[in-house]
Amino acid sequence: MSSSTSPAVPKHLNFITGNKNKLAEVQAILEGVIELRNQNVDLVEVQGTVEEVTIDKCRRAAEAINGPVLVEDTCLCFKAMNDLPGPYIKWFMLALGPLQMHKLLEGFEDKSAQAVCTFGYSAGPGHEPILFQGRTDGKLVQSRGPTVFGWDSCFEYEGQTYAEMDKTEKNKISHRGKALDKLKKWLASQVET
Ligand SMILES: O=c1[nH]c(=O)c2ncn([C@@H]3O[C@H](COP(=O)(O)OP(=O)(O)OP(=O)(O)O)[C@@H](O)[C@H]3O)c2[nH]1
Ligand SMILES: [Mg+2]
Repeated sequence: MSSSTSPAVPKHLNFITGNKNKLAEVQAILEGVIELRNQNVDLVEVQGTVEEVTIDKCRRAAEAINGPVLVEDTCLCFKAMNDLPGPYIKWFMLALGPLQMHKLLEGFEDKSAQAVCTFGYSAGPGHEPILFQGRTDGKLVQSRGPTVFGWDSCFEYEGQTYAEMDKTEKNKISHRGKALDKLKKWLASQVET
């Protein structure tokens, strides 16, 4: 889901996020690819589809720092709930925490969940954001492993929760890793042309 409407070739990426765990993963995945800088700006997040949320977040970030930005929004979608909580997972995390999250699907047989990561890059205010999305299918389980990062301990992929995997392993198959693969390809194509 990327287009090439932006004219600028970034020399570094200014990742606007207040989430230290996200930042650490993005840094690890983009190590040696492009310089990553970070600013923590508290951005308003609107309601809508993940694409709408990310596009709006990206526009607000570009306005806030008056320059090129990278933002990211993460969703956790439950099939039994027609993809909710989706972009609103943060509020469920804050209310329930990782130890109670599995209770959300207690009344449902279908525990399937999809982690969705959408990056938005804008060359600056007025430049349309370009999106890069990655999705990983798994299921919602009772918390297993360290509860360091969000819902990592209750999202199971092929028998292991994200929290039980080592970071390199998670980054290879994760929603974030897949989205950043697309971003890396786009960056490479920008340099070549
Ligand atoms: O277990 C997890 N593994 C992940 O890989 C992951 N990525 C994000 N999250 C959590 O899901 C919500 C997304 O909300 P979100 O995208 O708006 O993030 P945020 O508000 O924390 O940061 P940002 O918006 O400043 O970038 C927040 O609760 C994040 O902690 C994750 N949890
Ligand atoms: Mg947020």
